[in-house]
Amino acid sequence: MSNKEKSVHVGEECFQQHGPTLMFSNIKYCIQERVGLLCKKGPEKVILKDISGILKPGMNAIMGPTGSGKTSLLDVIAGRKDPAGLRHGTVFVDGRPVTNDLRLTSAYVVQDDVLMGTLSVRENLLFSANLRLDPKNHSSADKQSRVENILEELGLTECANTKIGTDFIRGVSGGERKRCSIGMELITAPSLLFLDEPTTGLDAYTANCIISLLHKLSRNGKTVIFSIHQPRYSIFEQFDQLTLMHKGDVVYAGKADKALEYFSLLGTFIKAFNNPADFFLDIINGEAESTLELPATGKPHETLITIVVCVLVLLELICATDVEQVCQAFEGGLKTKGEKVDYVTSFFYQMRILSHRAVLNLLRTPQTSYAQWALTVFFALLVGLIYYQIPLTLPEGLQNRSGAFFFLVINVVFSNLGAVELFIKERSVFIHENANGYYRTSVYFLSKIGADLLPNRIVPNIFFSAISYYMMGLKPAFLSFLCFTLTMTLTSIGAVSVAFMVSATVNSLAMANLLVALPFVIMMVFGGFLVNLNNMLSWLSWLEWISIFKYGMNAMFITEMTGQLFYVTDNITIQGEMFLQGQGIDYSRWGFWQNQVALIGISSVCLVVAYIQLRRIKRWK
Ligand SMILES: Nc1ncnc2c1ncn2[C@@H]1O[C@H](COP(=O)(O)OP(=O)(O)OP(=O)(O)O)[C@@H](O)[C@H]1O
Repeated sequence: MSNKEKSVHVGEECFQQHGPTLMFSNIKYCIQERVGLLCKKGPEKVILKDISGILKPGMNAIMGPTGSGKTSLLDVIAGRKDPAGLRHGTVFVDGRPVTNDLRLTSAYVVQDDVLMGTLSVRENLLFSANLRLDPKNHSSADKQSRVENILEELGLTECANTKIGTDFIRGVSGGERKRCSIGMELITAPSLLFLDEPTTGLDAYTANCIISLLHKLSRNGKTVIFSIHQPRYSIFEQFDQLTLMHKGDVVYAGKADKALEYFSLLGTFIKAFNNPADFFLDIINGEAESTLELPATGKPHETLITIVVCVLVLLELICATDVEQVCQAFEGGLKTKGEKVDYVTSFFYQMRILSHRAVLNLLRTPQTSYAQWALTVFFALLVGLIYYQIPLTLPEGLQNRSGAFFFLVINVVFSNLGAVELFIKERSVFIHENANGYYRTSVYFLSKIGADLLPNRIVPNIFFSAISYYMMGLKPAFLSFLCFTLTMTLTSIGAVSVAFMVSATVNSLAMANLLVALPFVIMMVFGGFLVNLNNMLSWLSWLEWISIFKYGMNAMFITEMTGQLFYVTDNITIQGEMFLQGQGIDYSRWGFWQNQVALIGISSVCLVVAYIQLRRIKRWK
């Protein structure tokens, strides 16, 4: 019988399977504070002060008042915190030093559930299974059955087909959401489960249900480690190990049911009917009646705790591994920076799963698309009615065509302002999933762009062009219509690419709206149609070369004016080319195509920058 299959008794609790033991030793973590408007580097703030401890199979709670460093400790030992702040310290799992692998093989449930609101509970779990289980070892049927088992285990069967919920869709309850988040992480059958404040925001009953669920998991081969604020007694009594924190220090690390004894030895006694969890926090906050002095760096009993913990760490290490392994372990440590993430699924497989989710998302939140389509039809009819059947007589023939093209380009460019939310709305979901090895950044980027460009930009533009072109009575040749539609579509893609670039760069929608309007206005002013750049602002005339407006309008003029005759009187006509010459527009074949190439160039540069910015988003906490 293997170690895992044995029923192991720890204290009075029956463990069906043993989870791993996690040890951390001498962890010092600092953050660089920023001061002033220019965010100059300020003094370094120590948020974890040389702390050590052992987290054993079972339920391990990290408790402490707000700002005491619970989440920071959890993040450091789970490998989620920026390694730049780690001054020294080591983390071992079953005697082996932690590497980037831990991040991918353990599970971390974040405080704010990051789930796709438009998908049902089952679909979210299946998404996780599809991307995190190796298709070589797990067939579709395997994945399905694992999802069903988890639904059953977490008591989610009844709401399996209910959507998680968005601003537009009423979804599952808070407790069900949390259980779904836990389920997303249990898909890979991790033996280490980290949870950041799993009960925050839940009512007392639901919080108890979540902790009972974690307790059940901890008896089946999972070591559950979580930070928690101020649990009620029925929750507290389910803890096996307790780590109490105060200002970045560990003030108690040991069995939860021995903590009262420990503090009574130090001269603090709990009052009758008081909840031990409240009592500990009162001690830490200095509100309990006691003779106890809490540890601060250098105080005697902190040193004692550290020594005891270090001895325990060494003992556990020596029991678990041989001496050589221990030495290697100490050399390893938490240096995870720069290690490459290996994905279990291929690029194309990820692309299929993500595109499927993006399409589902689009279909299930049609409000934005409806609005986009309604506006498209409205503006097409509006411009068609204002410039209905433009005559070929002068001067109105020229004046109305210039006005119509300017109106069209403005409408096409500014209707893309809404695209700035593309990478902002789902940023937390992307960061969580990408950091947990669900998919590559490139796959996410391409699937999002693809799912947006085709239904929201390209197809509506073709409709817009068809309605407005024939209502305005422009050149009837079908080829001219195709050139016009191509120009409109590429102008739209150019503008939306600028919006995507901004969207991937900033994380606030208000900021993004400001930043995207600015280049659009600059491009409009310096497009060469509103300001004569030869006479005024000539030192800024280079800006016309990056103006989407300039290329869009030039291409439209070339399409419409070449081969067109305008009537001054019934007998006197002027060729459209004369107008183009007057404007300095090259109306040769290449002259037309160079505008399209420039629009494609602007779009490509913006999309490449957007992708780079997406890659640069910090995954660390
Ligand atoms: N990335 C960071 N940048 C700036 N300060 C940070 C950062 N991470 C942690 N801190 C600071 O470190 C201290 C500990 O933070 P941490 O979130 O770990 O505490 P906590 O005990 O989990 O608090 P809470 O219960 O309120 O979540 C706080 O003072 C916090 O402001």
